Amino acid sequence: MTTLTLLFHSRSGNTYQLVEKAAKTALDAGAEVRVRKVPELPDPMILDKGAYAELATATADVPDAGLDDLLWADAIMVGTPVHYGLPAPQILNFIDHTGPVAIPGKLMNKAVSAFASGSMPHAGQQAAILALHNAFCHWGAVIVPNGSAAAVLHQPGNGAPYGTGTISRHQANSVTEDNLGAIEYQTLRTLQVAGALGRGLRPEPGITMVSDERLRTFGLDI
Ligand SMILES: Cc1cc2nc3c(=O)[nH]c(=O)nc-3n(C[C@H](O)[C@H](O)[C@H](O)COP(=O)(O)O)c2cc1C
Repeated sequence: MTTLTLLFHSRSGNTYQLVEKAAKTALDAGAEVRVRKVPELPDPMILDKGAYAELATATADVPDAGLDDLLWADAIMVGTPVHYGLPAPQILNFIDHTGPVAIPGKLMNKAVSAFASGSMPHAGQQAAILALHNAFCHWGAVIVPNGSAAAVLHQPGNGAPYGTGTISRHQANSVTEDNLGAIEYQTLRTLQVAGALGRGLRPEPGITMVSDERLRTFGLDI
């Protein structure tokens, strides 16, 4: 069974709506799923205090993310609001603390994918996703983008090949059906690649495989 960790930060619910759809999609597909929020930072900049409080109540039972949630997963999907064209600082703070698992190579070959919610069109969703891809390169993980082939990506609210992005126009919980279709596709594709990596990394006749022993000669603890 493929394991998926959904890691997110959200303050007015849009990113969390994508997470909920991804979780349902993955469970329906037979995956095992952990939904995890990254820890909050002191003195967060909150625009919509009502929505923030509502989401805090709705996600009170969602555990905080830990490094074990990354180790456990075959696939990791990261969702973030856009902050000045970047991922939210809560997400970046969590990534900053992944050194103990990233540096020894324990996140290598995991299938990883990113999605984002911003308030306006062309205002940084793709930049935030690509910024997360930078970190995924440091993890040695395998980035799964959406590409542009699926019909759902050609719906009016979609289109980015990098990952699902929503336009909230500062409205809480305002994710469209188009965007829910895109995250559904993104989740299935991430699980597909994670499954292929799990199968493909096992030695099979006729396929040239690089053994863990050979990679350990580079000082990796895998
Ligand atoms: C500090 C801060 C900076 C933001 N910067 C951007 C931005 O650069 N581009 C954008 O489209 N939205 C920006 N926003 C708006 C949020 O990204 C947007 O409301 C998003 O839908 C929130 O997602 P959430 O509902 O999951 O919290 C910013 C919000 C805050 C609080």
